[in-house]
Amino acid sequence: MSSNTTSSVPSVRSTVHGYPRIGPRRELKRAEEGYWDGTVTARELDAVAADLRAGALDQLREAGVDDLPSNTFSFYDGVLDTAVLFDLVPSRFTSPAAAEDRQEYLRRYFAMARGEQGAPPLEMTKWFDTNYHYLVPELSPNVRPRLVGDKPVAEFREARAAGHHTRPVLIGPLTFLLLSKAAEEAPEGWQPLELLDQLVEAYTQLLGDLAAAGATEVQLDEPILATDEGRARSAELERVYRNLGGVTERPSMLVSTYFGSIGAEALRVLKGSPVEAVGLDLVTDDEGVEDLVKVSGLGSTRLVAGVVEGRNVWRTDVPATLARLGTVLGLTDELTVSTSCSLLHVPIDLDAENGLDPKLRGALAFAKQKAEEAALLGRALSQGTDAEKPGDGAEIPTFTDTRVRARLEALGPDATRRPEERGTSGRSLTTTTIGSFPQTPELRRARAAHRRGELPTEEYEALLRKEIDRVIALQEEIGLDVLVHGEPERNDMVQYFAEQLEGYATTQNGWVQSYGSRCVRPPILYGDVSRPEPMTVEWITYAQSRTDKPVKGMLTGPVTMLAWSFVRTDQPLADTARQVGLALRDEVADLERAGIRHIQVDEAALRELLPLREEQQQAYLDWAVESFRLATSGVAPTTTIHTHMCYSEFGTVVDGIEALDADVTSVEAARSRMELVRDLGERGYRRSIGPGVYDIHSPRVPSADEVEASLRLAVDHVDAGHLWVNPDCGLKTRGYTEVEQSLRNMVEAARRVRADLG
Ligand SMILES: CN1c2c(nc(N)[nH]c2=O)NC[C@@H]1CNc1ccc(C(=O)N[C@@H](CCC(=O)N[C@@H](CCC(=O)N[C@@H](CCC(=O)O)C(=O)O)C(=O)O)C(=O)O)cc1
Ligand SMILES: N[C@@H](CCS)C(=O)O
Ligand SMILES: [Zn+2]
Repeated sequence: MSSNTTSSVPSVRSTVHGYPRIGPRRELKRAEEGYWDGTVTARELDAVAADLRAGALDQLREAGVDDLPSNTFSFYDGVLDTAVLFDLVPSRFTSPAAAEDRQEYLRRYFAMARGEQGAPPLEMTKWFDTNYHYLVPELSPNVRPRLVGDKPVAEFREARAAGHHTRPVLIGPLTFLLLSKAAEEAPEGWQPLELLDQLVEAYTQLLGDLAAAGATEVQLDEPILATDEGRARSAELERVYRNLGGVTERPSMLVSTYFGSIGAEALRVLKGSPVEAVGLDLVTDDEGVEDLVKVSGLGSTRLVAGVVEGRNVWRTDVPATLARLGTVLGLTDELTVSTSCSLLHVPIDLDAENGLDPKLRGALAFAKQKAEEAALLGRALSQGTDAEKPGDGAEIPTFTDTRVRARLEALGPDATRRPEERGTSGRSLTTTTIGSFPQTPELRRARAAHRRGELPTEEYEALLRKEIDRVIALQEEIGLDVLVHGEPERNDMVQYFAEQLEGYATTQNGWVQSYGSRCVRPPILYGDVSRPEPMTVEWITYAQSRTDKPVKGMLTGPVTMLAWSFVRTDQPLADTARQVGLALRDEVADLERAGIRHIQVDEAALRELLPLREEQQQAYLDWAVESFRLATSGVAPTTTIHTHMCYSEFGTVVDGIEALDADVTSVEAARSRMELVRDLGERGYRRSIGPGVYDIHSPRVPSADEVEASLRLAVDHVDAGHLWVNPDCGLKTRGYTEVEQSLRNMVEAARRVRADLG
């Protein structure tokens, strides 16, 4: 971009929507887990948290970002923090705000996130279409939103004491309520949105407190506006921001939206409201700029342009983005350059990675580098200088494999079709598990030692075989029907495969928060994908050699391999999914050739990757289904294909589940009271279903009676010959003691119900 174009712009600022909170070395995880097991004190935990907040602000300042966000830290999750802040605490917990000391405050806070004796935790679900989980507030007419905490104010003050004047980030009232659910005690038909006016009242008080503390700008995140549900709420949107705008002493308001465009109607509402700035995601889809044109620009409302991709790891094409921003400049009087969403979804620092191929590395940017990009773009626009940076303008390299492309082209339509008639298990209420058994600290330690070269491969593998022996023996003793090897060799169900596939790179330290203290290292899918050699056959056949019962092979499906990775953007996702499907097809064939008769291809993320807007959903389901079928349709009719999906809310993907044409589908149902089973039963679903009969996300051991009750509910809807019995997800995060007892109760419950069937 020439300096002429930009010199007329008085001031362009830079910011980011949010920053990772886990710490460069997952300090938060270690401190929290230590706190939970009693080795770290509340004071020590608070000190770690304060250091992390300070470190994040220092990094942003060093990156050259003009406007720094605060209140982006959380001990567990920002939605939970908002519920606690406004005293929206279900009656089975005691409000943290009323705690007499810090220790007690933290105990109550973590009880809501993780549960405690007699009080199951808040439900956890995916944050829009990301792999981050938030806690779902439970609301009813019995709660009254009122400001009872001061976290945003305290973190603003803390930052100021360190010399940073920050912009506190809050979840907006509309998003908060539309993401909440009605508590069980709420009357039929009651909706959380009925609390809107009361909640806005509480927000007005918070805005006043922030202003009194010296805050001059506040960010209210309203990503719900990128969904169909949010887009239908213009009237409420108008009311919320008119009311908040009426507060006399308040900071200026930035309403920030992300994960897609919000449509011209919402934009018009925001433009006409007292809101001083609007944040738009100009990366996820192309409609944002069109919407701006439709509303004839934002005029005096500042545009916070999300042009640096916040949830993928590719570096920004600076010249192309400057050109794009040049167009946007005509549509607003004041501009801030930002990320498309919070940087929570990417690893912190590319400089902490040393094992990456330099060619790939040059194409990447993590959170710190993305902050630098936002700052650079802001400076380039406001100073009118050409942005000079090594590699700028250079193409992101492509990695093409002509063999993969030729193989895909040669496939005929039969490659995604299985014969209608299949073998059946021949048993009612067949019992199984989802795949993983507990990942013990010994296993993790051994894997870490092996990775560092301190434990020879032979010894590491001997340990894995010992673990498989233990898992097989335990399952036989408990009396399960279809066994698993327990996945002890896997660090993660996506990363493990990515490490073995061509076209994928993995990181040493690229951690991203998944929920609470749990993190994942999403691999980077940068090129054409293929499988140089078998990935799981050795472990599965070893497990099969230890038992006469069938052992299920265990793979991660194409959609999940994409959803939980950072994926190339130079071709449609559908094409990338087909390549992964083909690689998995080879693995499935090898497993079958090795005598494995049950093969599970997990599609845990099928629902998660569903586009937020209905108009894009069918196209997604088409390619998702096709890639799964490509992976699984090469087998004999006598081989049983399983799939597994976690998380409820399957309503929108039920057609997709059916179209996968798996012989057995296991799903989460324990927390959603078998609703999917009822739906599938009513539709005359022809294949088998394994509704999760207990919730593995909690350490609670279910009694045989309660599992039996769930199973009786299920047999009312589905023929028992088509019903499988399993927990609702893998057991890797649990301990052996609880797993053993839970599985015993599950098998006992199946035996009782089977006996009654005659
Ligand atoms: C099913 N889920 C998954 C999602 N996404 C994935 N990519 N994978 C998933 O399984 N999304 C939805 C859900 C989210 N659920 C979970 C559940 C559990 C975790 C989890 O436990 N994460 C672990 C890290 C897992 C891992 O990568 N382990 C590695 C490395 C272990 C490690 O930290 N080693 C230490 C040394 C260990 C020692 O000395 O004791 C080190 O390297 O410093 C492994 O096992 O090898 C976590 O710790 O948070 C995530 C999502
Ligand atoms: N097979 C995996 C699926 C988790 S979603 C497991 O059991 O952990
Ligand atoms: Zn699962």
